[in-house]
Amino acid sequence: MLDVSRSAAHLARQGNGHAGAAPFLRVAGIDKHFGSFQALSNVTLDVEAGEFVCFLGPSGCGKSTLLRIIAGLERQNAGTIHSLDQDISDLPPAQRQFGILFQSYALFPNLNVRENIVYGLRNRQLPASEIDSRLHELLELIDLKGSEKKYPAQLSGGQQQRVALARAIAPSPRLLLLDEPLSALDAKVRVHLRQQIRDLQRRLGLTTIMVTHDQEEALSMADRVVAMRDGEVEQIGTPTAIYHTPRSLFVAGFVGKMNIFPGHVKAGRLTVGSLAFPVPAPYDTPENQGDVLACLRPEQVRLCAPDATASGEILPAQVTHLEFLGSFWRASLIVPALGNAEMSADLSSRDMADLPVAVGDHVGVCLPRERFAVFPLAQSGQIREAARS
Ligand SMILES: Nc1ncnc2c1ncn2[C@@H]1O[C@H](COP(=O)(O)OP(=O)(O)OP(=O)(O)O)[C@@H](O)[C@H]1O
Repeated sequence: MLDVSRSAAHLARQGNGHAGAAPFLRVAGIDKHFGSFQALSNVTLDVEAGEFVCFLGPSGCGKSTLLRIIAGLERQNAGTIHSLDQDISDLPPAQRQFGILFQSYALFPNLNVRENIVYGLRNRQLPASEIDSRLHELLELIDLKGSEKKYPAQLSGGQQQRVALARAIAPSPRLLLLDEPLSALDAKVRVHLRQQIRDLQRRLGLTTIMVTHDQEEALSMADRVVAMRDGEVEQIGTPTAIYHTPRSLFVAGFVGKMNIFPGHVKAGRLTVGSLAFPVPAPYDTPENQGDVLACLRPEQVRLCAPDATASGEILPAQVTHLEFLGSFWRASLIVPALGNAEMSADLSSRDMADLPVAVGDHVGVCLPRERFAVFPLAQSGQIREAARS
């Protein structure tokens, strides 16, 4: 087995085994400016051993700068970086022993697959037999056995990126840093490689940080997502927490579509149109008082026959537009009880088979109260910001 696996398992025990033990990586209070431009402000986060963490955010929010600071390729203006108990804030990149993979494959075109992969081992003075066994193990891991004599030009983009990945992990890095490694690839290859990288990372237990601006990539790959905006950390959480309980309207809009209604909170109750119910957790905070924005994802909206509206829980609505999006349908609805606000409902093929709807149909809509996210009215500009990203 590769050293990387042994060391990661060892680190995982160190990182998770003792209560109160230092995390594998602790980034604390990082500031970075380029001239008068503040690229990062007080960025603080922990990464545990064996974790896959994604930095997610729009172009220019500082993801790559933060990754480069962690790698030691860029110097922070303030703040510290610790790995376990060691302060690595001022260590040069080579001494951090981190593997880095960038968007462009950056393979040496004049070296074959074998030479590219073992390039990172050149200073290790390893016996040829050990280099060979490591090479074959890596080729198996990236599913490119038998390709060692090929040159980069003879490989597809996805294969080249897998070779670059093998080259990055060949020297058994303590931490793998991936900067948009999939963005140069076409959509199908990207999805396939996404899974391969994740499988490989899990198998090796290799602590990994990946930068991406693609929310689907981050949500599908990460153990935890660090959502960033304008050089600051907006939220850190599991993909499900980021998606279902976003902490700001920016995060809510960046990771998926939201229906947004004007609402009002008084004495712990949220009023949206003719609906009134207790503010759902975790949004029952002191900031959510008075005028607010009440948000619900389109896939949370349920449609039913119009005669069900008599129950009071279900609101009458009319379908104004219907769009087929392959794996689901998106219906636009007008709901008089919500002040004739237009809203979207995403319907699976099964939903459509159970209750076929057409433009102009009168239907009932059910809005699950516990699924509403609530934000202060002052955040209303963030939805445009997230949509522009
Ligand atoms: N060397 C530099 N000199 C001046 N400004 C820089 C430098 N590097 C980055 N910046 C600026 O800092 C901000 C953050 O850049 P960074 O590359 O970290 O963003 P990002 O979130 O990774 O975006 P992208 O996804 O487009 O790469 C940007 O506004 C960028 O123009």
